[in-house]
Amino acid sequence: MAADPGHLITAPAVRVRNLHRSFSRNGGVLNGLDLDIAPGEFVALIGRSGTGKSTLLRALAGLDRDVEGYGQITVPGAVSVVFQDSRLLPWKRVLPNVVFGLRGADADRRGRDALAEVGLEGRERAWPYQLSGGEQQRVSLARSLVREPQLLLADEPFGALDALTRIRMHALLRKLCERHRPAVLLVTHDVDEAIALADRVIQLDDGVVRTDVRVDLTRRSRHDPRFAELRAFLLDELGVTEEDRR
Ligand SMILES: Nc1ncnc2c1ncn2[C@@H]1O[C@H](COP(=O)(O)OP(=O)(O)OP(=O)(O)O)[C@@H](O)[C@H]1O
Repeated sequence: MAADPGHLITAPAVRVRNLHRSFSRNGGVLNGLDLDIAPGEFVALIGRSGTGKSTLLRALAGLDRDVEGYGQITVPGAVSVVFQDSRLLPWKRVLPNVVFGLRGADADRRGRDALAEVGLEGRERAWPYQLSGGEQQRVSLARSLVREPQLLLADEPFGALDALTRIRMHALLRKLCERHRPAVLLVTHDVDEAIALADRVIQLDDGVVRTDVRVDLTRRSRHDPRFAELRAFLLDELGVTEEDRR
């Protein structure tokens, strides 16, 4: 069948309808959740602890088989996932980790290119234990991007990094996303990180999307006055009091 270009332009990278998920001990974790993410759109997902952010991500990644039959999830393209820990195979060097499972004669070349893109040229033969936490996350990003995903899922990928490394990783992730244009769903606890990176921030509460705001900064900078407004609004939505913020 010939591809319908109109369809390809408008089809979302993710469509979730009426998604439910519960675990026996806790009532419903996801309670009829709806979500669309457009191709190339960067969405940050925030919400109090235990509101189902990771549960949603696992469902979208196809890692939760039991979620089937509880709603509709449509993810038409390839999906890559980045976790808080890099999950590199310790018995493989960096390049084989990046291209693990990849087919094709040019896999190694693509892996090398991906490593160069994340600033790790020359480290192809290093072992994971020889890399810093930030470098390991760079490898993890390279491993994701080399698969050219239409959807990149990231579950607090910078949560274990120090503040300075985080800022560097933010810049790197933005650059990579601008170049490769995957749709992104990034789980984060850090409202500033959400605003600094995303086109849209959604907040999960009671297993549904409670807040959905566009990050309408005129320039992507913490000095944009809109940054502070969005920050105050989102912290309010999360129930963080004025006193807590001091
Ligand atoms: N496999 C599982 N078995 C039983 N309960 C689970 C399972 N996975 C998640 N849960 C429960 O579902 C709820 C939501 O968990 P989830 O990890 O999705 O929350 P979260 O919003 O990502 O939290 P956090 O911000 O703390 O990482 C929690 O109460 C958790 O205990």
